[in-house]
Amino acid sequence: MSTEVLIGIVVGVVALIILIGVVGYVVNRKRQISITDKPAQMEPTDGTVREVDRSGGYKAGSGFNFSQGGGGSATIDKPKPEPKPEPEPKPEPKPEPAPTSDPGPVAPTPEVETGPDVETEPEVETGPEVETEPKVETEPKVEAGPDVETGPKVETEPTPEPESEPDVVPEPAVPEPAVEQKPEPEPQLDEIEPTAGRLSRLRGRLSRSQGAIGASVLGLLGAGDLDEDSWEEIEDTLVMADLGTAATSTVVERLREELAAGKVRTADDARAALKRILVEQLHPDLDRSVRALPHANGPAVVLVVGVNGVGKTTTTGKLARVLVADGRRVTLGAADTFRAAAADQLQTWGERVGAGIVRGKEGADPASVAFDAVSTGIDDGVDVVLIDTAGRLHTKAGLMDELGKVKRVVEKKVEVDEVLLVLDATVGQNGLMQAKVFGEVVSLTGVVLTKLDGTAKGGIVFRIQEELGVPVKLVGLGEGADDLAPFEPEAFVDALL
Ligand SMILES: Nc1nc2c(ncn2[C@@H]2O[C@H](COP(=O)(O)OP(=O)(O)OP(=O)(O)O)[C@@H](O)[C@H]2O)c(=O)[nH]1
Repeated sequence: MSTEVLIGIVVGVVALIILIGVVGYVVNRKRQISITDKPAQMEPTDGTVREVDRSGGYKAGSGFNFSQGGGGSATIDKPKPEPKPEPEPKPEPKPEPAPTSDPGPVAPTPEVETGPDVETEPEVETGPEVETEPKVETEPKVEAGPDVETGPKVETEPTPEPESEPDVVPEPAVPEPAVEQKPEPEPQLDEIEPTAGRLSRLRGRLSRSQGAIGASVLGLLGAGDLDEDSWEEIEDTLVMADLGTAATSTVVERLREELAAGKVRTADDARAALKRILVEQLHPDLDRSVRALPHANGPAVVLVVGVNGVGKTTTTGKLARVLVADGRRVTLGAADTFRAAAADQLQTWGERVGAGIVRGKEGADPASVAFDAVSTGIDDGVDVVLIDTAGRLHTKAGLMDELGKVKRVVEKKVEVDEVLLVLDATVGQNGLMQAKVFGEVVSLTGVVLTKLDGTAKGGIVFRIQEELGVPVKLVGLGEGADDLAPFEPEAFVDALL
């Protein structure tokens, strides 16, 4: 009995082992088949999905995610990611973590953020070749920043600091000390000159342009009957003053009409006609208000951009003064981290009027400094945050991309109300080239034309507006702290004539 039972048990166990082995083999095979089947099912779905399959590999993953981020224009892109859930089982095991663990989890973030990015990217396409690469790099950083609020690179900086453990407190170390210095300089606050009527008060600063445009043209017009040589001379004068050919032709044509109609008989008539025509050319109806008033839920943000040495920092400081004089609380963001002196310079401007400043370490990521400045401005409840950016060659795609990043990062936090391009009036045609390139990277809302006091080419104002369609909002008329004036077409033309 017991032997038979024992034999029966042994046989049963052996049979069971064989059965398990067979089942295991079959299951294992099925697994292998199912893996190959999934891609096979994905492929037929549509061409795009094929790429999803490849995303198991390095290229497809970044490619697929890229097209989603780049084409962020909403609904069309969102349906694409939905098929992802199917392949998910694959990525989970290993594929995704291996190449880039970020893309997986970060994927949803870019989708939301891509909205703004998409708009800027096409614009930035100016330097198609290399640009795509920097974008890939910047976007992940940007995305990580705002979420955790550590910002793009600020993250990395704060991290090492705590590691050094003991001493100084980590992150806010950079911005806060600067802001804390407010109390001391307060007693030395400057007295700011009245902001009203500045352009009229500073009209003398336009004397060089006045001589080149007003005096010359009026002299010719007042000479009586004008022959073709005289008209040509008027034309040359206006072109020399940088009005540009289009504005010059219009002005000369209109003057001819007025004279032919017998409307100009005296020197005063000539002056009045010229003034009227020039003012028309300056599009007096354009909105030239600087969007620097706070919103219900936060400060206004003004970004100041331009190439090296045009007067960005000076203009930012001058603008802060004007705002403070208008009763506004201002925070300055020293996002020019390439030149330490620029941050010092801006800090001095701030201290003179009691404006706080947020600055980063030299060489820090400008976008993170800008982001911190806006965050601080919000926390402090200020009315406006003015961000001074580093001068950059408009011909350097990488630097320009970085500027685009500054704007995008700030926009994670709050809307950028104004992007002011600072142009040096003395550089003429090159200024227009700069403006066009900057406009492609960060859509400009206004131009500040500096150093008009040092040039006879004030006619550049006409040309900038004509060719860019962006209004000149402010003009720099000297190195003095209050030598910034709002641009008013009538007062400007008055100063020229
Ligand atoms: N005459 C005159 N000089 C000006 C005006 N605005 C700025 N400047 C001078 O231009 C020089 C450069 O000014 P910054 O403000 O340092 O120029 P920036 O664009 O910030 O320069 P980077 O930081 O190197 O990019 C300074 O000497 C200013 O005093 C102006 O309207 N008229």
